[in-house]
Order: sequence, then structure tokens, then C-alpha cells
Amino acid sequence: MEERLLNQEAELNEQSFEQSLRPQYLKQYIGQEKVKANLSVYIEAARMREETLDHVLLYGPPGLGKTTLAVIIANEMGVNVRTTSGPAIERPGDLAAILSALEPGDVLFIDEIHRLPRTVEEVLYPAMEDFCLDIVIGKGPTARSVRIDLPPFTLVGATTRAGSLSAPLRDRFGVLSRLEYYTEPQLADIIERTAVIMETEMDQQAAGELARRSRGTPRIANRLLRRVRDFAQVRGDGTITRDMADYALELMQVDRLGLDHIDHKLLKAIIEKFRGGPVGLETIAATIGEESHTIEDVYEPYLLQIGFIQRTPRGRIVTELVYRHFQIDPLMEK
Ligand SMILES: Nc1ncnc2c1ncn2[C@@H]1O[C@H](COP(=O)(O)OP(=O)(O)OP(=O)(O)O)[C@@H](O)[C@H]1O
Ligand SMILES: [Mg+2]
Repeated sequence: MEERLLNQEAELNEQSFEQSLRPQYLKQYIGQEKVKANLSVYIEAARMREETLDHVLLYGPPGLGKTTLAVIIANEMGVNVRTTSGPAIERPGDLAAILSALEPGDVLFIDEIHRLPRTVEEVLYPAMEDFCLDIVIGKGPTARSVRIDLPPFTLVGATTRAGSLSAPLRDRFGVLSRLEYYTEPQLADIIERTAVIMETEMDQQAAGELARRSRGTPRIANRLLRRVRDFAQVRGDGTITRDMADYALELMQVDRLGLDHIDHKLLKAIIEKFRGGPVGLETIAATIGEESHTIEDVYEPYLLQIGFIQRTPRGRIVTELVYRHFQIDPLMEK
């Protein structure tokens, strides 16, 4: 899918588009009912006690609304949010500067928190626990450690890989929320909401079709909608009908389950080159020319979710469902 060949300009465009679609409050945030119900209680309780909210860890596959939720948490608490990411904080001093600039009660959002350098992570522990920083000043025998008090704050961390988080860091979050893939009706609601914001006419059936092919992911749903809208404008009268959606999705090589050409390449490689597996992640990555961590974080979670691949101790295998999806006879291939 062309999403994966985006150039930088397109990516910036996409970011501002996403920004404009982000719901601002919990009641506009569709789905994730359990997460929302719990968070709203914790937020209300913290507000009643006039305390800061406990630290929150949001985890789950890309595009399910972690960044959106982090901003919503700040809005619901009525505080500012300061956004950064794990790889952007290179040295302990960078984190110290960010933390000491916070106002009392602020939300600090650290995206990709599993990618924080270890040395930075260690500065974060006392900051999360006791709202203080221990800083070493000077070097060698004259070095001394000073303690700096910080304003109380709420850390919201987001990660696509909860498993890569160190135990001491994970244990310092009071709230752990796992985001799930969205159901088709929820995605259809999100698509309809986006169409209203974009002032685009759309049939209900078209929304359903887009929802079915969005891999449970709001980001993909919104992206497909935007592309289909282009087709409707240029090849039709601007209205997104079911036929127009089908036509555009076909041209975009998004199949009826929402799988795109990279998903196809990955699944077919396992079938054709490795007799359906088991095959190791690194080998698959080398075969199809993708990074192994991209496969693991972006492509694989949904394929696991729909039961197309399984992880075994000896590597990945494709299931019967894949042969059926591609109408391949498993006996012929093996
Ligand atoms: N529950 C929701 N209701 C409505 N729109 C949503 C919802 N969740 C996400 N979106 C939309 O999907 C897009 C992607 O969401 P977001 O950027 O928050 O995902 P993310 O989990 O932070 O992804 P990543 O892991 O890649 O950082 C946003 O434009 C947002 O508007
Ligand atoms: Mg994000």
C-alpha cells in the first residue's frame, strides 16, 4: 500500500491531517470501552482530591489511539501536555530539562517509551516515584550528588511493545491500559465521524466496507477514507458510494480483509519459500526486504489477531486460513 512508501512531505501532510481528526475528550473517543471506563474513574477521583493523576502506560499496536488518548487525559484533567519520545531523549540532562520545566499537574507524554536509553530511564525512576531528580555535579573525587524537587506531574507512556519495557519502569506506572483492535461497527463510527469533519458525503454501506478493510485500526480507516475520497472526487461526483469504495480499494491493492501487498508478500513468502513455516523472523525479513522490527510491530500483530500466522518456538507458521484466503491447495504446495 502506498502508505508505506510515503515520502517526507506526504508524511507531514498526514500528521496534520491526523491532528485535525483527534478527538479531544473521552466522550468523543470511540471504542476502547474498558480503558475509557477505568480512566474516567481515575481522572474523576484525582480531580475530586485535587491531586495529579497516577502515571499511565498505554500499550498496543500502532494507530489505535495512544497519542490521542494521552492528549485527552490532559484535557480531561484540565492541564497542559508536553510531548516527547524515547529516542528523542538522549541524555539524562535532556530529561532533567524537560521535567524541571513542567508546571504542577502537567502531563508529560513519552511516546515509544521502550526506546528510552537506560541512563535516562534511571533518572526517571525517582522522578516518577518521589518527584525529584538526583543529579551528579562535577567529576571524579569532587563529584557530588544534589537532589532537585520537581513539580508533581503525570507521566503518560506509550509503547507498541510492552514486553520490551524494563520491569522497574513498568512497575512505576499506577495504571496500565492495553488498547485493543477496534470492531467493525466502531470503525464505521470513526469513519463516519471523519467524513463529517471532512464534509464528505458517504453511504452507510461504504463506511461498512471501509471499516471491514481497516485492519481494526482507526489510523488505517482514516487513511483509506481520505484516499477513497480522492477517487470519489476525481472519478465520481464526490459522494463516496459502496461501489466507489470497492473500486478505489481494489486500485489501492487492499483486499477484502484489508491486507495489502506487503501482507501478501509476507504470507506468500512463508508459503512458497518455506512450505508454510516454521521460519524465523529474521529470515522472513531478509526474504521480503523489510526490517524485522517493522514486521514484528506493524504487520504481524494483525495477522496474529486474525489467526493467519502463529508464533511457535521454531518460528512463524501460516495457518489453514491463509491457504483458503489465497485459494491455494495446501497439499499442492507442500
Ligand atoms: N477511539 C478513537 N476515536 C476516533 N478516532 C480515533 C480513535 N483512536 C484513534 N483515532 C484516530 O486515529 C488516528 C491515529 O491515532 P493515534 O495517533 O492516537 O494512534 P497511536 O496509537 O498513537 O499510534 P502510534 O502507535 O503509531 O503512535 C488519529 O488521527 C485519531 O484521530
Ligand atoms: Mg502515537
